[in-house]
Amino acid sequence: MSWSKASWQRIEGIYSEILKMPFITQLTDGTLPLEQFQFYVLQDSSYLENFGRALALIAARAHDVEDILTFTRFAEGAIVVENALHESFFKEFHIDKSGPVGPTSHHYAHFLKSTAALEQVEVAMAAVLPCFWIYKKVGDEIYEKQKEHNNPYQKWIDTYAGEEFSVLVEQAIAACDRVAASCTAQQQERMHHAFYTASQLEFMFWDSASALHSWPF
Ligand SMILES: Cc1ncc(CO)c(N)n1
Ligand SMILES: Cc1ncsc1CCO
Repeated sequence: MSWSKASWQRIEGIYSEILKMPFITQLTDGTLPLEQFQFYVLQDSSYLENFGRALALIAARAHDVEDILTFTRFAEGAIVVENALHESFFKEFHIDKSGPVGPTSHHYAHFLKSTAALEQVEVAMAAVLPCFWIYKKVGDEIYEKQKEHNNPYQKWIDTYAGEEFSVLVEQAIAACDRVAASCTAQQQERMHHAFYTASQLEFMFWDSASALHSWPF
């Protein structure tokens, strides 16, 4: 079995819990409270900037020149999506840019950046993979289940359910499988662990938006 298939099997439980989250079901039927979406977009703007930095670090540390190109494009894509949030969602949903970055977004960003800087590059590639793969699967799931035609969150759904994103996800999975093939069993296990941790953080990211989770002081 490929590294990616085995890794996805380990997070199957997390993924099925994600699909049941109120944030996701309400995004699907358009009933998500505006305040929660605003909170999410503000957190995601900070997340995407840091995700872009982590991807650029991985690009710089990649062994294979193809991977330098691939991860450089990913880094660019993350910043382009972040800019799009500012151009459209921030204006359309009246989001206050000066709002604080909450603890979950903060933690996820730092997990990705420290992994990208200090762990073996293959482990860093595995750590960023859930950001691609879970969003793709969730985007497709929401798109299929959707019945509401006037969903105020349609543009968000289209970002991740589209063909363009799908191509990038395939490349990210293929890169992980390729590098995993030259890793020892122990190194592959560390890749699985990073993939699992990032998947938990994906769950927590949505959960924190439902709860409008912020710092105590
Ligand atoms: C938290 C989070 N994870 C993944 C993505 C998609 O890359 C995103 N926009 N936000
Ligand atoms: C995973 C992901 N999220 C926003 S953009 C993107 C692909 C990187 O270009």
